[in-house]
Amino acid sequence: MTSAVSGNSDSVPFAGDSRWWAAGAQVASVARFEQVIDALRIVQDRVAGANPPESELVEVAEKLDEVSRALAVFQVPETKQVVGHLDVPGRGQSLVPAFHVDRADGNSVRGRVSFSRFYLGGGGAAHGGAIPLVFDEVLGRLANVGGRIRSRTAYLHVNYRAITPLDEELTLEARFDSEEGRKRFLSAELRKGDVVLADAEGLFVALREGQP
Ligand SMILES: CCCCC/C=C\C/C=C\C/C=C\C/C=C\CCCC(=O)SCCNC(=O)CCNC(=O)[C@H](O)C(C)(C)COP(=O)(O)OP(=O)(O)OC[C@H]1O[C@@H](n2cnc3c(N)ncnc32)[C@H](O)[C@@H]1OP(=O)(O)O
Repeated sequence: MTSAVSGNSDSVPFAGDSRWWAAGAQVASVARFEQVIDALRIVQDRVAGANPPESELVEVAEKLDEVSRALAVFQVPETKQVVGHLDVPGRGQSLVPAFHVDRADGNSVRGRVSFSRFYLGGGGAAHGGAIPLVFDEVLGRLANVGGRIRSRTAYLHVNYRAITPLDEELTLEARFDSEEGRKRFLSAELRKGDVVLADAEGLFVALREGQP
């Protein structure tokens, strides 16, 4: 039996409108899909951190090849895509570290995120591009919740205040600051305890009818 990808959105605070462009998407099992994404995230981490002998590399490459061949026949257009549209932390996609919501309303959100080995930049710090990914994800969702017309990021300004460590639970707080016509101004901070690691300001512009 299949179900709509966002079927449990009412029970998920800050579910966002991740169903916009996948309104017709059905998934065989949300739990199984989540299991696949969790496994994929672990593979990303293990590959990033591994240095195995050649024999092992050959075997791993073959296994990964087998997985991609298995999925090749089930490719669907964007309107039916499941990844990015599930009402689970991280929306079922492995590009962005999963954001776990603790508190949310239409104007603010607070939650937790951690950067695993896959997101290593260097010297034990998260990659400087991984941090804006999380800000864009959280601010982008907040900009669009509550039945607002969907918007796109026009700019995202990030200040790196201190290095962001891997494998630690960090908090992220974001708010919808103001609105001027189609322009929405939002801001956020990423913290470890009381220490601000990075902060961001973003402009999100509401899309006109038919605008991609
Ligand atoms: C989320 C959006 C949709 C994507 C959804 C996709 C799938 C859905 C699935 C899941 C969604 C769930 C969660 C979402 C999670 C993350 C979403 C993150 C969102 C993104 O990651 S999305 C990708 C990156 N994003 C782009 O790909 C934008 C490319 N770009 C454009 O599409 C246009 O550029 C646009 C639309 C931004 C504006 O274009 P436009 O023609 O509609 O409007 P215009 O230019 O007239 O600007 C109107 C007023 O904004 C001012 N303004 C504009 N840009 C400015 C700037 N940079 N600095 C200062 N002011 C600026 C003007 O000065 C004017 O101001 P004023 O009215 O006062 O004169």
